[in-house]
Amino acid sequence: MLLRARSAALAPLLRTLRPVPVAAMSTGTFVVSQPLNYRGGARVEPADASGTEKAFEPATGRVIATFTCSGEKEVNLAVADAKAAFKIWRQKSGMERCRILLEAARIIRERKDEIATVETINNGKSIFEARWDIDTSWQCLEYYAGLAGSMAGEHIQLPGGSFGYTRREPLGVCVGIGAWNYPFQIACWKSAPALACGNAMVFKPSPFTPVSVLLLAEIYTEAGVPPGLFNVVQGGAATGQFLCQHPDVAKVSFTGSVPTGSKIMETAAKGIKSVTLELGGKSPLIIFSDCDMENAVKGALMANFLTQGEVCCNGTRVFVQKEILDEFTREVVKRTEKIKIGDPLLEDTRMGPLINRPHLQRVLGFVKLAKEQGAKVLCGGDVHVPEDPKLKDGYYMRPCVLTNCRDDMTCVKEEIFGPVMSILPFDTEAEVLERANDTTFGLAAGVFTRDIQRAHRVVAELQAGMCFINNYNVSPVELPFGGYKKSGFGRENGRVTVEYYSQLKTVCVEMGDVESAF
Ligand SMILES: NC(=O)c1ccc[n+]([C@@H]2O[C@H](COP(=O)([O-])OP(=O)(O)OC[C@H]3O[C@@H](n4cnc5c(N)ncnc54)[C@H](O)[C@@H]3O)[C@@H](O)[C@H]2O)c1
Ligand SMILES: NCCCC=O
Repeated sequence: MLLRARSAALAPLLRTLRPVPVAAMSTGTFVVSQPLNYRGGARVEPADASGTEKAFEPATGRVIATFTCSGEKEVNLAVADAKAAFKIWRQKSGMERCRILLEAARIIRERKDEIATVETINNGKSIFEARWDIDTSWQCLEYYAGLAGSMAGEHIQLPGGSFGYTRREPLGVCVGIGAWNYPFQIACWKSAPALACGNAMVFKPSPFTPVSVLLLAEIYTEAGVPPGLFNVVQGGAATGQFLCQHPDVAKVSFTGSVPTGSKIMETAAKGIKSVTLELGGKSPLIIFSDCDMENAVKGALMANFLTQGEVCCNGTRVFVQKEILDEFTREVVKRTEKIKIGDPLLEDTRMGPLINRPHLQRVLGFVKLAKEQGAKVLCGGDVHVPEDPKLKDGYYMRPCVLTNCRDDMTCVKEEIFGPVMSILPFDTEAEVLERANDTTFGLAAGVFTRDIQRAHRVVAELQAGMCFINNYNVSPVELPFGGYKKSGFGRENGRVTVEYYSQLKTVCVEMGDVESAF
């Protein structure tokens, strides 16, 4: 297993197979020296290269890993290994797969702090929040372990004693391609249903966050999955394309941006591969004047500032009914200003650095443009320099609340993927529904109201795959998650996801003689 991070004093640990104690991991010290590809049940250096990448610690701007992006040869080896492991895994009963997934869930739970720490170091989100991510990760494994034993087809009676039945069968080798905002969680949300259904998976994380998925690969091996069943290849677009075009890959499950999703769909179409696309969003959050103000304010912060605002389903267009606009805005600003920004490994930090410098500059650029287009910055929207000198090269900004916004402004139309909330006043339910749906995205939406009839009436009209009533950005793994419109299709989590990782075989059984037309 693991993370051999560390300072020179801990260098010997790098060469052992023991996990580094969490207490020994602090901001500014972690380095990864082991290979970051995983194939055949072990870490390996890739057989060939399509370039090299560096991974950073956003809190300090330090390089924590330099790694080789996998070329076509390595991708072929990973897929071949997965194909071989699939032959073993598909023969196992659902209950056998269940036991192994439960064991993997148990190990993740046991190592939660260590995994969360690695996630925080490589992604920048606060350790407080990273622990939530790891909870939704092991819960996902538990959930699909529970379903594995009950996957079944149907028995259908036909005339004359003949009958038919259906078998739910795995697809084969599935590819998972992940974004950088929830590296470990995304890998679990894809691999747990894939493996539960009897598939193998080759996973490619974002080159910005290559580290934590290795822990998952090692945990699967420790829990008893056959070597090769879950492999990791590292790299960017080129490696991703080798995976998507591979003839032995049956399915691609992708999480990332709309433009990349479109390319992946195009490549997969050439091979008639099934695709799940979990893409971006620009979701509306509607606050009616009869809401519980305290909950609505908390909900708006949850909808905008988790993981530094780098969350696909964020409710960044906050529509507030005019009667409560001033009070709501005042409360939101007051609480936003209190968010503790800084070293993400400290227990009381609630906002860490953004993922990298170019992304920080991009988000700040959105704020600048918003001002030019007439928005007013009520708080934040500028660079934050923490007092701790070791954090001076990190990518911090203060969370931003914008008012005076119009629906045609760039900050209201485009996904910013940073801590920037736009507040938009509205008068009536009909008006706000029209405006909320006026977007090419359709990932999520939220409504705060005490009127339960209105809440259900409004969500029934919202064009979004994931709707929240009187809360926002909670992620129970029992509930399907995914988008409408350009936010993608297919679902993760929930029972329905079994359908995205399996196929149905129909068997028609004749009990009499063949009635021939010839
Ligand atoms: N809907 C969801 O569940 C969800 C979750 C997280 C993030 N996102 C979205 O992800 C985006 C941010 O993530 P990102 O910047 O990593 O996205 P991205 O599209 O740049 O990259 C995502 C992944 O695709 C890979 N990739 C890039 N080009 C590729 C290609 N041509 N073929 C195959 N793979 C390729 C990248 O290396 C990375 O692993 C945002 O738009 C966000 O909303 C969506
Ligand atoms: N917790 C789920 C968030 C996924 C989107 O970025």
